[in-house]
Amino acid sequence: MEKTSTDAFPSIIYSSEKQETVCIFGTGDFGRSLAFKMLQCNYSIVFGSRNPQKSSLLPHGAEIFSYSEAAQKSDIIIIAVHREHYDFLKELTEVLKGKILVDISNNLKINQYPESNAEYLAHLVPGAHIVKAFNTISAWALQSGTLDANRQVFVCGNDSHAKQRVMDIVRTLGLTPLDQGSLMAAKEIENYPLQLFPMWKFPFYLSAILCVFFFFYCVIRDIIYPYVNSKKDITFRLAISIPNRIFPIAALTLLALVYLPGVIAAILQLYRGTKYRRFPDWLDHWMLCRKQLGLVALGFAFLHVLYTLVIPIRYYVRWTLKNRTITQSKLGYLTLILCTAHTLVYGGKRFLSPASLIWYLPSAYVIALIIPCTVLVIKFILILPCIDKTLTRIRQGWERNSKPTSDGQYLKQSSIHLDSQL
Ligand SMILES: Cc1cc2nc3c(=O)[nH]c(=O)nc-3n(C[C@H](O)[C@H](O)[C@H](O)COP(=O)(O)OP(=O)(O)OC[C@H]3O[C@@H](n4cnc5c(N)ncnc54)[C@H](O)[C@@H]3O)c2cc1C
Ligand SMILES: NC(=O)C1=CN([C@@H]2O[C@H](COP(=O)(O)OP(=O)(O)OC[C@H]3O[C@@H](n4cnc5c(N)ncnc54)[C@H](OP(=O)(O)O)[C@@H]3O)[C@@H](O)[C@H]2O)C=CC1
Ligand code: HEM
Ligand SMILES: [Fe+3]
Repeated sequence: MEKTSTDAFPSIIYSSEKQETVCIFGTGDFGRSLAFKMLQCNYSIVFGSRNPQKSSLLPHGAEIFSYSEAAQKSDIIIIAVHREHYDFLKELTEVLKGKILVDISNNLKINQYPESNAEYLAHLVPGAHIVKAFNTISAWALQSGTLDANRQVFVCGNDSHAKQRVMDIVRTLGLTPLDQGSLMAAKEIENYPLQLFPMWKFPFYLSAILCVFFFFYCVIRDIIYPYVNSKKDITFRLAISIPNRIFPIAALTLLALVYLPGVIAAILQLYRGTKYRRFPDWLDHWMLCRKQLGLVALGFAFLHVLYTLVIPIRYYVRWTLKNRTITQSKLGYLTLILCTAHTLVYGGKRFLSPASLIWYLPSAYVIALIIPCTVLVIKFILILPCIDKTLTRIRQGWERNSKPTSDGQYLKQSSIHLDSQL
């Protein structure tokens, strides 16, 4: 049992091999954290520093030299210095010629400088190969080993050999490199860490809109209609019954919206036949805020469960027990399927029957099912072996146009078909 478990973690095997020597400029938080992590993976680390004698708290096993001495000891140099202090690199142009410089820097504001930090570095040290990487990883996460939630490292650069070497390091550290193309992508990559708040903005406004819409929808169906029709005053429903209708609907819709961009991404990749073309901005942005959408969905689901258990249990008690185990397990397609199924079962026979239409309005949950069912149907099509195979190849870097095959031709047609279905 123990023996097979190592096979599941190739990074453990990698790390038992002796790796190359890598130079890190700067002995600040990030430089030290990265060195710590790289030493664990058996790299040899040499630091370059302004004060090689004074530097303290260095991870055990790392050597330290002046900047120019350190640079001579490795052909990969990670620049863990703030952009504002890059000037000294100009004097090292001779030593740095032909070397790979990894720019990991971030700024404090979006579009703080006209050109990205990496392009600025390329301008300062024209003879070196610049690669942008690691900037979305925090020093804290590197050192504490809490990277599980965020294993992706965006990498870009003009020299493909240099980029490949950096991506190898990323992989050896147990992280996932995402090739974002040429150095022109650096600006966008540098903006990612600063978009933390904007990433919450979209889920926040979206849930507000959903809540308001379904609130009025339910008020019309459940309160105004009975009042107009039979003069029944059931405004008390505003307190629990209506919120407990809005919360699960918002949860289900948001949950579906977590998976919708992945499905759109897959269709786009199939259609284009490559993963090396940039997604439109809206999709990119949506991909990035999936985690936030998921958390908001979880919040609403939690409120729904809370409300359901707080009001007298006059509904299907069996559901309580059955679903509780589900919400605790992984928030994935399984949850989406189960929540959709739960809503379908709840709808039961009344689903779309003319009797449930009020002023031509179907029950709110029927509307809430549109997006989840669409996502599930497309997802189901995408995991059909013939389509999944091509998608997997595309995601592994295969390009349809560079190697046209009869298989590719077939897919071109079927993906156009899929696109029009959406
Ligand atoms: C912020 C951001 C920007 C992106 N920009 C672009 C872009 O500009 N252009 C572009 O083409 N792509 C882009 N991608 C897409 C990226 O290359 C992946 O293809 C995509 O993220 C995978 O979709 P997902 O995140 O929904 O995957 P998941 O939900 O992880 O996977 C969806 C399904 O695909 C399968 N799968 C995913 N990856 C692989 C793989 N490598 N091999 C085999 N099966 C796999 C999974 O098993 C799963 O069944 C971007 C991704 C992100 C997060
Ligand atoms: N901290 C983090 O979580 C993250 C940081 N980054 C990026 O990493 C880089 C380094 O950040 P961080 O380690 O936090 O910063 P620190 O301020 O902790 O360290 C910066 C280091 O740069 C070196 N340096 C070289 N020239 C100068 C100078 N003129 N003035 C001051 N310092 C100089 C110093 O090392 P020495 O004294 O040895 O010369 C110093 O320790 C930045 O570009 C940052 O954007 C990116 C992602 C996350
Ligand atoms: C412990 C977990 C859960 C329990 C006990 C539960 C129970 C219930 C009950 C009793 C109803 C009927 C409500 C009514 O008659 O007004 C209901 C409706 C619904 N539930 Fe859940 N549920 C759970 C989890 C979830 C989750 C995780 C989701 C989706 C994210 C979800 C989505 C829905 C939807 C969309 C409806 C229909 C709302 C309506 O139109 O009234 N439920 N649930
Ligand atoms: Fe967003």
